[in-house]
Amino acid sequence: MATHEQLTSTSSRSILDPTISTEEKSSKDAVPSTALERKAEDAGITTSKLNIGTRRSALAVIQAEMVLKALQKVHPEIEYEIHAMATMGDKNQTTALHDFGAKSLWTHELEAQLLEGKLDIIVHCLKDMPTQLPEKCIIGCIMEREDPRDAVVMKTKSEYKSLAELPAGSVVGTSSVRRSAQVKAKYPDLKFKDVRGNVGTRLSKLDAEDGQYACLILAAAGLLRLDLGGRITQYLDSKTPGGGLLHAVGQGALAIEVREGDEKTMHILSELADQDATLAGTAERSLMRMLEGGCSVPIGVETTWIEKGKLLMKAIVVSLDGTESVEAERLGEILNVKDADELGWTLAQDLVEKGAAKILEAINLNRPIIKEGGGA
Ligand SMILES: NCc1[nH]cc(CCC(=O)O)c1CC(=O)O
Repeated sequence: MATHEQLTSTSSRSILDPTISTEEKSSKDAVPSTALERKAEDAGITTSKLNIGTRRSALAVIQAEMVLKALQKVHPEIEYEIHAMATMGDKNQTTALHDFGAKSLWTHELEAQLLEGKLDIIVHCLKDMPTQLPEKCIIGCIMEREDPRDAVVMKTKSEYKSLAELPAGSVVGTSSVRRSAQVKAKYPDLKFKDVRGNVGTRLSKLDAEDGQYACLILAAAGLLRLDLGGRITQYLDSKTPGGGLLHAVGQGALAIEVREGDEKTMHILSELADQDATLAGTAERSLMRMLEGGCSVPIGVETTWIEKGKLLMKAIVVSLDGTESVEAERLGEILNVKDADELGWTLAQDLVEKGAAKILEAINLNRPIIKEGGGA
């Protein structure tokens, strides 16, 4: 099996890499187009290749490798190649991200390559996917979920472990309004400051000698996949003593995007799908779709399988300053995607009836905002 190094070096020579010359692109190493492969198949040549697209961050590449390994296990006869691309979102860490239109800036370039047939699948964090995908692009599968909770990472050598221990005025690093608004409501003495960049960049900002942050709040899943689980000092959820928070829609789950109608790839992906993660993810995205009205809103969720087929779903909508919030929960019998969709939709209705509309309206008037940093 290829090592991390080999995979990464292959991906750096991808035809998708805009920095390499045309000459190089047409060399024998160039990736054959899907159309060419089909011709090969028609001719009875059994080469079959699956091109995997991902963003270029360390976490994104590790995630693509996880998918590659899972695919290799079920289809060892297929050849796989990872193509890691810098997206608009990666290139614009500082500009006003909202000018590009919410989440799609992390996915647009990859989707263009998918539709052209240069990629067959794109590996995403479900959390970073817009609720409305571009035409002809669909989610092919949602894989087994990693821990969906948020986690606290203290500055190295800190004497503290939890948010409750931090002295008044300590600065918590997060660019997510969902996180800061929920935490602010429970720990009014803490301060919040934006922190941008990939997980690695954020951690180095945290640990810098002259750094201003006491801790960061990050998704546990990303840290665990990067083998940085050891840095987690506290997990946050609805049951955290002193007050935790509800995680982002889709957090912790990987989703694979495919071209609509690409039955061959869909068939391959069906073996990677996880039923529980698919249904919980569907319910969470249905709730978000109902509430966002085209805008990014701080919504937290928590979905727990109480027993097989019984999903408990909690949700919160918070005002930007954390002073107002509306919470609701529902237990649903969820046996299929339709049930999951309905649970999310109904819980969204509950939130609106409890007054979420007022918070959402204020946020819509206050546009633009960014929901999550997106910088996995
Ligand atoms: N905001 C970016 C992002 N998108 C997905 C993850 C984590 C991995 C996941 O949710 O699957 C992260 C990092 C973070 O929020 O700490």
